[in-house]
Amino acid sequence: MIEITGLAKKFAVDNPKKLSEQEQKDPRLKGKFFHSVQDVSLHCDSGQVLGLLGPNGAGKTTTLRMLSTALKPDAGDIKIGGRSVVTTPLVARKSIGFLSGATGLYGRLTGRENIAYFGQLHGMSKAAIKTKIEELASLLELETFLDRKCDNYSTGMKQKTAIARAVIHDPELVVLDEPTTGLDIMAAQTVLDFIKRLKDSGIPVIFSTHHLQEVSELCDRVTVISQGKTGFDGTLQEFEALVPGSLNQSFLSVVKRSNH
Ligand SMILES: Nc1ncnc2c1ncn2[C@@H]1O[C@H](COP(=O)(O)OP(=O)(O)OP(=O)(O)O)[C@@H](O)[C@H]1O
Repeated sequence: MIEITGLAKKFAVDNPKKLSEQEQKDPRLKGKFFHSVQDVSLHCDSGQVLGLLGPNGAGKTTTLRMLSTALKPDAGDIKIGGRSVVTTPLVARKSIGFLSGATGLYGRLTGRENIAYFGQLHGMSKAAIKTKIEELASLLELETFLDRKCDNYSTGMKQKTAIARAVIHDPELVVLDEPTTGLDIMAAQTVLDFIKRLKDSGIPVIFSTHHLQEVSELCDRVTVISQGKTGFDGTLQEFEALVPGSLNQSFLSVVKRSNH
C-alpha cells in the first residue's frame, strides 16, 4: 500500500521573467518561489494500477520524483507498506522501481550492460542478473537489440530498456513517468502489457500519462493533479461517473472545477 498525504514542493525562481508566460500567470508563483506541488494526496493498494493525470505543468513529474526519493518534499509524507519514504529514503529507494522522463542510458554500453549495471548497484548476483534479464527481455521484447550499443536505439528500444533497468531488482512498487510517450502503437502496447503483468503479480504501479485510453484499459484508480493540487482521487468507476460516456469530459470537469 502506498499512501501520499499533503505533499508539497516549491522551487526558487531566480528570475521570474525567464518563466514561460503561462508560469508567470500561474497562481503557484508566489514571490521568489514557484510552488509546483502544493497539496497532493493519493493512495494505491497492492495489485492496483493508478493513473496520474493532469495538464502540462500540473506537477505530475515533481510528485513522481518525490515518490521515487529523487526529490525531498517540503511538506507531507509518502508511505510504502507503512514505512516513510521521506524519513528513510535509502531504504525506500531499494523497494521502488522508477522510470523517469529522461531515459539516461549509457550510449556506449549495450542494453544488457545498462540493465546489468543497475542490478549490480542493487547488490544482485551475476547469476540473478542474467536470469532476470532473460525474463525481462522476453516480456519487453528486447531480444533483437539487447546486445547492441544503446547509442543507436530508437525511442521505443530506449524506453523498453529503461523500463527493464528500472525493475531489474524486483521492486515492491513501480513508478513510471509517461512510459508510453513517443512510442509507436506496438511498443506502447508492449509496455501496457508489461504493466498489466506487474499488476497481476500483485505489484502496485503508479504511472503518469496524457492518454485516457490507457487509463480506461489499465487503471483501478485515477488521480488528477491540477495546479499542484489533487483535484480528483478515486476509482476508475468514480472517475468515469463524473461525466458518463467521456473520460475526456471527466478529466476536463475536474481541471475546470479545480481552477476556480
Ligand atoms: N527544478 C525546478 N525548478 C523550477 N521549476 C520547476 C522545477 N521542476 C519543475 N518546475 C516547474 O513546476 C511545474 C510542474 O512541473 P512538472 O514537470 O512536475 O509538471 P508535469 O505535470 O509533469 O507536466 P508535463 O505534463 O508537461 O510533463 C512546471 O511549471 C515546471 O516548470
